[in-house]
Amino acid sequence: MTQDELKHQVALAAIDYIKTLIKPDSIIGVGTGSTANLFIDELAAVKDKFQGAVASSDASAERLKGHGIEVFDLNSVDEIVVYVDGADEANKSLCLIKGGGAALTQEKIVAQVAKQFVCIADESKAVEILGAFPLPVEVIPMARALVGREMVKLGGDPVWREGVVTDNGNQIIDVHGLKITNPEDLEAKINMIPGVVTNGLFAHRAADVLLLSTQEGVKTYSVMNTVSAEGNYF
Ligand SMILES: O=C[C@H](O)[C@H](O)[C@H](O)COP(=O)(O)O
Repeated sequence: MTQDELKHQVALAAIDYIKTLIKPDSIIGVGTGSTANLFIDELAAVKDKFQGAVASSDASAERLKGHGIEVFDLNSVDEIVVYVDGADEANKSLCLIKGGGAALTQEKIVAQVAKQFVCIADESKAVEILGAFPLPVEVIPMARALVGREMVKLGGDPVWREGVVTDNGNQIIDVHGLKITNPEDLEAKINMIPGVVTNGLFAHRAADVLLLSTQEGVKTYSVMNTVSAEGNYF
């Protein structure tokens, strides 16, 4: 299977997974990126089984609306039954790096509200140690140089994602060269720097479930059970 086929396979698996959770009045959290897009397209087929969605980006909101799915403002929603989103990397504790598409801040907000966070990814995203994928950090524009210098102190090599403006009007720094052995600690340290909106480590709010698309099918990992019935991928 190609990577696109793997992504499609996991999007379908996510639909099967959420079917057991949703009710006619449910609001679903929907992520951003190429895997999330395939999930949105498949979600259209079951749109009569839930009330609507909260999106983690303008792009996802537009795609949802294009399928006739109602998009709610997060502030008007009491509960999100499940949040489904992709990732750039996932480790066996289901800590993630996200933000390759610059949507990390809104993704983290929606994930925090959701009762359950289901990460959907193809097998190329599973890693022993996070950090081969450059860690995105969303910064207030005037703080970009300051945050860059602080990233160097933390052992990283910051690169400004020039030309990219987030949905929140901010900028992105991609931090290369980090070998992230303690994601919780690094997530907190980076978020303490003035001018950082948030960073792409999802460790304090890791995924609850990882649906990992492999050539042998979709494997299900949860925090309680990183060794799935089908075998240990990590
Ligand atoms: O900002 C973007 C998100 O964190 C994406 O979920 C992440 O980059 C994975 O995207 P894709 O499914 O396209 O690999």
